[in-house]
Amino acid sequence: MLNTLRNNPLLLTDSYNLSHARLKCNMDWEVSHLYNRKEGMILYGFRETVTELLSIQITEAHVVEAERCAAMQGLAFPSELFRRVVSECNGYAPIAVESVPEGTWCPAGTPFAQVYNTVEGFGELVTWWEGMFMHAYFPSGCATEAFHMRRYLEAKQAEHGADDGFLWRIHSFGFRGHRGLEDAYWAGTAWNLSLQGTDDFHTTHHTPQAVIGSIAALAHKVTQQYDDELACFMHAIDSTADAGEKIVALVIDTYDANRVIELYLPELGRRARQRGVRIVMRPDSGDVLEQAIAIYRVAQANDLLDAVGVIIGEGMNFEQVKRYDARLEAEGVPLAFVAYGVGSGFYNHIDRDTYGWAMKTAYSNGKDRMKFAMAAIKRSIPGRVRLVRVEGELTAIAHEGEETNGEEVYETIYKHDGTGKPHMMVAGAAFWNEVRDRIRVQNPQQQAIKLSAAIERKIAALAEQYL
Ligand SMILES: O=P(O)(O)OC[C@H]1O[C@H](OP(=O)(O)OP(=O)(O)O)[C@H](O)[C@@H]1O
Repeated sequence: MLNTLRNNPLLLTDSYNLSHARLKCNMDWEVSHLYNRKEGMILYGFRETVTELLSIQITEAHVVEAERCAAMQGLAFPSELFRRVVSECNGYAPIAVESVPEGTWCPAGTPFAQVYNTVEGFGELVTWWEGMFMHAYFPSGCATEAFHMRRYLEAKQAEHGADDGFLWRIHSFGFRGHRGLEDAYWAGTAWNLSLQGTDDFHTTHHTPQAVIGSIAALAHKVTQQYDDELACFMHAIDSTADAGEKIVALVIDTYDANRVIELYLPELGRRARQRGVRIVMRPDSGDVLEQAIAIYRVAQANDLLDAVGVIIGEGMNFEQVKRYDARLEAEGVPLAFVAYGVGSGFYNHIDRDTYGWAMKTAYSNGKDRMKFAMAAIKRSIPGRVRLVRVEGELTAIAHEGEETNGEEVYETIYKHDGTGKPHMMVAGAAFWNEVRDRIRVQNPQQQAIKLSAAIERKIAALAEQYL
């Protein structure tokens, strides 16, 4: 059940891994890389995913349960391997996990994490939790989407000479569309890394230093209580002023949005101004963009632009934001007049393929190894690497024998040498602040990872041997 999801870390793997200890011819030492093969991205959520999992101490009871579960599938569990983790390694996986600091822009093809075993004979543990590590594609995808949205807002803000209020134009309506709370946690905290307006209330708990906010807003369930819709809107303005708040959103499509725009808006705008409140009209069905433009025209004609705005929250995603903005610009509607509520359009298109996540072996059975595949995008990098930044560009170089004065990029987020407790870099609110600050200074210009001459030579030699 849900409250036992992490009870036994040995079960958090694909069933085929149960056979690999026996199918392999050597488990002495292994190195694997995790890549975003398709497109550049911001890494986020990997450290927490890894350390939450690997901080669980493996016990004999875990092994016994895993044996029983394997039998249910007609498989044998590699008990000896894990009994050695319990008896020789104090129950912690003897591996190391290195990754780029979260919040870093990773060009396509970056081995953004590298995993290797630290005690001989435990090579199979390097990839045991591959599936779990992969789950960080979702927070990373969300952080990347939010990063691009922030950059778009900043570019438009500069183009229009707008003040910082412009950065609140995109607001998260995403909470209700999630498949579960873990997704809501990742998407919500990723949103807060780059964006400010959000109705994901629970994220206040996880990102206490975030610059985020929301506003009072009508829902249909509120307007439906009133026999007179106009009276509801008037009450919303008055009660917002009485509460000492300055802004309230009015959903306008409970009955007839056109009636609200044409008949009620002038009176509402005047009351709002009188009470020191700004009303944000929320079209929510029909041609919401046309309604937004009509609201602007009515507000302009009645000299109410200081007291009225719009938020569109129906069917939004980043692409729709850009399309709507282009139309508003063509219509002469200032972009600051219209905000957007982006719901599941923020994250629904993000899957493991969006940025091309995969984990591939780089060293095993005593040699550098490489996957060539039938498609260039699926090629991996042979050998353990170091990631360095050379003249601003992220570059993979061979771990041994390559001189560099580039800045080293990997940090070791988990390492256990077999005795005592593992070294771990914790994730948490302070770490989230660091990630947010790092994202602010990322430049997404580098499209693809650079490989050093030594790595290119290894690839050429392996091609000679295997192709
Ligand atoms: O972008 P989304 O993930 O769809 O979320 C945003 C939508 O959610 C709410 O309405 P809801 O869909 O609950 O009801 P409605 O269809 O009656 O507007 C809100 O009024 C937005 O329209």
